[in-house]
Parts: sequence; C-alpha cells; structure tokens
Amino acid sequence: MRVSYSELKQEFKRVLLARGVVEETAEACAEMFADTTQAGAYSHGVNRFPRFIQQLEKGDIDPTAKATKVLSLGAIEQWDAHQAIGNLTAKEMMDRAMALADQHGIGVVALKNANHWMRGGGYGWQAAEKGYIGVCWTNSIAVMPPWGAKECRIGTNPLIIAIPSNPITMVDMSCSMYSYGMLEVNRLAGRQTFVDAGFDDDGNLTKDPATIERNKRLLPMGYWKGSGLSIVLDMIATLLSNGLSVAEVTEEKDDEYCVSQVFIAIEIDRLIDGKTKDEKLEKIMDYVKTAERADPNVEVRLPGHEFTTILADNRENGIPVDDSVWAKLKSL
Ligand SMILES: NC(=O)C1=CN([C@@H]2O[C@H](COP(=O)(O)OP(=O)(O)OC[C@H]3O[C@@H](n4cnc5c(N)ncnc54)[C@H](O)[C@@H]3O)[C@@H](O)[C@H]2O)C=CC1
Ligand SMILES: O=C(O)C(=O)C(=O)[C@H](O)[C@@H](O)CO
Repeated sequence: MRVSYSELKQEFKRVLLARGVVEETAEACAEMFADTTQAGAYSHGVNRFPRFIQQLEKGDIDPTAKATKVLSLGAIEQWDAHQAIGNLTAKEMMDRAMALADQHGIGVVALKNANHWMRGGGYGWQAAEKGYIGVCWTNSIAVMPPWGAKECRIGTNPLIIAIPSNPITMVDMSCSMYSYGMLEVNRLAGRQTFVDAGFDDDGNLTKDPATIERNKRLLPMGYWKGSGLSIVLDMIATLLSNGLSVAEVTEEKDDEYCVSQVFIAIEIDRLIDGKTKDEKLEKIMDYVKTAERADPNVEVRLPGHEFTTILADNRENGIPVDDSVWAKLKSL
C-alpha cells in the first residue's frame, strides 16, 4: 500500500503523544521518521518505529533528555546524549559539527550515551545538502560474528560518507553485507537476498534472510574487510566520545542503548573554488557512469543517487508501506 507523508507523520506523532512525549519533541521526532521513510529508507523509518517505541516504553530512551557538551578542544567536541531520542540528537550533533567546520574548516563531534539514530545517511545528507562533506558512524550492540567466528562480538556500525555533488553522492553502509533492517525488507517481500548475506547453522553461505535474522551469523561486508572496519570504527567512536564500546554495550546493557557516535563536517569552499569543485565532481560521476555495462539494461549508478529518484516518486505517489508494518503501526 501507499500512504501519504502527512498520514504517516500523523500516525508517528499520535503514538508518541500517547506515550507522553511532549508536543514539540513528538512533532520533530515524527517528522524525522516520516522524512526517513519518504526518502526510501523504509528499513530504518516506518519498519523500525515499533522497535523504537518498545525501547521508549522500556525507558532505554528518555524523551525528556537533552544532549550536553562535556569537553571542547577547538575543532573537536565531546557530548553526552543522556539517552535522548537518537534521531534528534544525531541531527543536532551534525549541525554542531557544521558550526565547528565554519570556524575551523573541520568539525568533529563525538557523542556518548546515544540512542539508535535510525538512518545514518540522514545526517550525512544533512551536511552535504549544505555544501559540507559529511562523515559519521555509530557503534551498536554485538550483532555480527567477527571474520572467522560464529559468535556475535562486533557491531554492524554503519559508516556514512556524503559528498555535496549534484545529486548528492553518499555511501551509507552497515559493516555487514546486509543490515538487519535490509534482511527484514527482503523477508517481508518474500525474497532471498541478491548476494550472500550470512551463514546457515551448518556454516554454509546463505541468501535466506530469516535464517540469518534468527541465528545472527551475519556476513561482514567484504568478508574480513568489513569485520576489520567495524572494529576500528568502534575503537575510534569509543575513544573520541569516551563512551561505551560494542563490548561494553553488549556486556553492560540489556539492549542496544548508550552507543557511541561520531559526526564530522568538512568545509570545502575554502579549499577549492565552486566552479572547479563542480567540474571535478561532474567528471568523476560521468567517468563512473559511462563504464561499459555488465548488463546493457542495468545502468551503473553512484551510491545515494537512487534516493533523489525515490524521494521524487514517493512525494508524487505516496510512500510504500508493507501492509503488515502499517497494521502494526495502527495498533500501537
Ligand atoms: N546501528 C545502526 O544505526 C544501523 C543503521 N543502519 C542503517 O540502515 C540503512 C541500510 O544500511 P545497509 O543495509 O548497509 O545499506 P544498503 O546495503 O542498502 O546500501 C549501502 C550503500 O550501497 C549503495 N548501493 C546499494 N546498491 C547499489 C548499487 N547497485 N550501485 C551502487 N550503489 C549501491 C547505497 O546507496 C548505500 O550507500 C542505512 O541507513 C544505515 O545507516 C544499518 C545498520 C546499523
Ligand atoms: O542492522 C540493523 O538494521 C540495525 O539497525 C542495528 O542497529 C543493529 O545492527 C541491530 O541492533 C538490529 O537489531
């Protein structure tokens, strides 16, 4: 089914208000969930909302909390989220990184005690829309085995790098080949994943999303490379924020909260003039897109460019929502 933006946002807001979230916060949070869904990130928009509400009801998320600054070192700042609503603090921290970049050329904000930010790409996009290079990542609870193991000891720790090209080019990727959110999207659509997504109980590679959602033997993106990337991203986020690592979140908390995040904005306008910047980006994009196609019917695309098309379609025709997800939302 397709749902209008306003109907979707209204549903999110209704549920939040019913849980005692104050009007202003409910409005801002509902808007971010609706924007994320409309942008095409269904996995971390409407699909993930019931899980977010579960954590709100449990008290892992404190809707009254506000992030506070802990330490300032010029271009680098440490903040404490105090378990506030994850998408709202993440937006605020990327705004802060951009303000620091205006002063110093680069702004780095590290946040501890944060909650799940949903679609990490939203914050990279936020920076790129304003002309900055946006980089951010988060750690998580252990939900993936490191390369060579079958027990979960590392996070999916998505890394986002967004470039202010036209259209915006953005890598927004979990360190696993598939995020749990995208496994769910594939399962709900009744399909196997396009490439291997994890291992079955016998240790064979599998494309079956339900098997991996159950046994959590998620395949790291790029095999040992995604495993290594996840580990170093966790180390940096932990050190910069002085917050909890994947190991600590997993051992000390009963669920995924109090994670550590990093937000970086780079101001490029003083490094390269606007015309040269645009020409160079155009050249890079054209060079990639005009590579001889493997399949003549499938164009070569740049990461993130799909969202510009999806957003336009969803604005015109309404937002696709899985029937079972909509029924769940209405029941909250
Ligand atoms: N703890 C957390 O906060 C987590 C959040 N997430 C979020 O879940 C969302 C989904 O993450 P993933 O499943 O890893 O994303 P994905 O696998 O759908 O996409 C990863 C990247 O590949 C690009 N891409 C996909 N297909 C492509 C193609 N054919 N050609 C060129 N580029 C292509 C996408 O634009 C994107 O930049 C993200 O917003 C992520 O931030 C994911 C894991 C954990
Ligand atoms: O993988 C995901 O999707 C995701 O968003 C996550 O936060 C974690 O990896 C996992 O905690 C999902 O249960």
